[in-house]
Amino acid sequence: MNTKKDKLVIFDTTLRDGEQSPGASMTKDEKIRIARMLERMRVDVIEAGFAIASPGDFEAVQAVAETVKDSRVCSLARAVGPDISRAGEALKKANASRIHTFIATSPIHMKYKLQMEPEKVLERAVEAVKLARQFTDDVEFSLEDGSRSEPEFMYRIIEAVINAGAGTINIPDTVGYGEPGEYGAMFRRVIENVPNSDKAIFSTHCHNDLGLAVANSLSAVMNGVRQVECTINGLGERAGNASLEEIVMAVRTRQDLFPVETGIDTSHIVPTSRLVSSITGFPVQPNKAIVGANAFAHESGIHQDGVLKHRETYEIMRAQDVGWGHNRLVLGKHSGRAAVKARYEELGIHFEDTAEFQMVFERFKALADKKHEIFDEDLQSLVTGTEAPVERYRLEDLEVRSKFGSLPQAQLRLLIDGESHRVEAYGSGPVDATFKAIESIAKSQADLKLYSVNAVTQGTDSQGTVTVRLERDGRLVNGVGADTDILVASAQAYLDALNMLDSGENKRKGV
Ligand SMILES: CC(=O)SCCNC(=O)CCNC(=O)[C@H](O)C(C)(C)COP(=O)(O)OP(=O)(O)OC[C@H]1O[C@@H](n2cnc3c(N)ncnc32)[C@H](O)[C@@H]1OP(=O)(O)O
Ligand SMILES: CC(C)C(=O)C(=O)O
Repeated sequence: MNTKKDKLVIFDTTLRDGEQSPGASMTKDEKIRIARMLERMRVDVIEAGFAIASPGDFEAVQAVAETVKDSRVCSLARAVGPDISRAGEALKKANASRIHTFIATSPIHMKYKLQMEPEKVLERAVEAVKLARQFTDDVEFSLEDGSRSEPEFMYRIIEAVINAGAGTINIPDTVGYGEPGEYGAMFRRVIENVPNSDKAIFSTHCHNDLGLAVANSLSAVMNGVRQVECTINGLGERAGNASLEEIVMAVRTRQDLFPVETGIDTSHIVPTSRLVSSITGFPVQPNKAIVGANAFAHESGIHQDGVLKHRETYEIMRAQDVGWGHNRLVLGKHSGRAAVKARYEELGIHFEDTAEFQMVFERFKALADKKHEIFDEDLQSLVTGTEAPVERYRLEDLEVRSKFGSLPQAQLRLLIDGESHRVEAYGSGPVDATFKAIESIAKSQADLKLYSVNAVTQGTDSQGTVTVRLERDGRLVNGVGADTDILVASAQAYLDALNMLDSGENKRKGV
């Protein structure tokens, strides 16, 4: 059996189509940083921008072309002379360059947007490819809105641009309208009906308007396509593009299915995703495939038990292969004995017998009903005999005044051992003022070791989760608070930590 696979060219357009996401514009230096990571990842082609779009984008394409040595650098250009010349100019110093020129071929785009007859479009496409070939011998031609174009017209224009010197033919699903079976079949028919189709590599470029970008791209691959255009984290115009990490890992994981392989070093996927997210300010949703924080995290007992017995029961990839340190077993109310015991063993805590462990496990479940996630410190306190925290402190009311030029002031009403108290304090910031106000009455003598805020969902109305870590007499506790008001969440987290500290103390004193 012949197992030799075709090379699947990975064409990354994070810096061009990704940048077309509203709010994701990048500076030249940011583009260089991302391009370096893409090069390290061994992306074959980096589309660095649209050189004619602005002087800044021209400089960015130029700078990426001068920096990157191992990947081909590409600029987009409309099928017009000035765009192509500008792209050629920006790419002059590239080790390996490509000009990517395009024109729309669908009836709706030709009639309303371009306001051109199909014959004129065909003529412009051929002229554009010929001009681009004067700057580089690697020219890609895209039939914009290809998935909504008439097949017979596509066959004619593709044959003509290949004859004019285009080596890559991209048929994008520009508006994310395609369906996998239909889009894949379109490529099969194009390849069968264009007489010189063997002279070019066919390429896919899918948008995610119906959430089908990756499925459509992979269907195209199954039907003869050998280049996929994609972006890190699926960034891109509107709902985004097909995501690089999903395409690459699908092809790699389903080697039994796909007749292709990529040259990508997948261990750079997560660091690159993080970089793109931090530069664009677009967070990665926790449940995003491959790069989401939960992609290799298991919370439920049955899964955790399976993974502990044999990782492949619930994992089709290794976290390390995509750049995560390792997978994670998150302890919470859905966890079972296997995962809890395994974590205790990792912490060096062993149990005399099943009965002792069972007692701790019951405490664990009681605590897990009150907290989202159980940390190592919680596990430790459960074995030292600490019961689930007694709620000594409870937030009744919080008002924070913050005015430009003056110190923020926090006023709180706290229920302490069933009695209501009003407290207030100033602080260097609203959170500091809140914590100082609590401490003005709690006088815990605990040190604040960690304060962290995480948005659970996106947007300014998102639910925030705050973690507060306090230390007293060598004992660490993590308090957690969640609220759409980040100050309320902070106060709750602080009080949660105090409750845990005091529960432990009371237990030790035998209260
Ligand atoms: C599907 C895609 O992602 S395509 C890429 C989309 N990306 C971008 O548009 C980002 C960069 N774009 C820009 O900076 C600007 O749109 C520019 C510099 C390209 C053009 O700016 P302007 O000259 O002001 O034109 P404007 O954007 O208003 O309109 C686009 C023009 O290009 C024409 N056009 C659009 N695509 C093409 C094409 N592939 N080939 C030739 N002409 C085209 C349109 O018909 C329109 O022409 P008109 O002005 O004669 O009506
Ligand atoms: C220019 C082309 C490739 C494009 O971005 C699209 O059609 O979405």
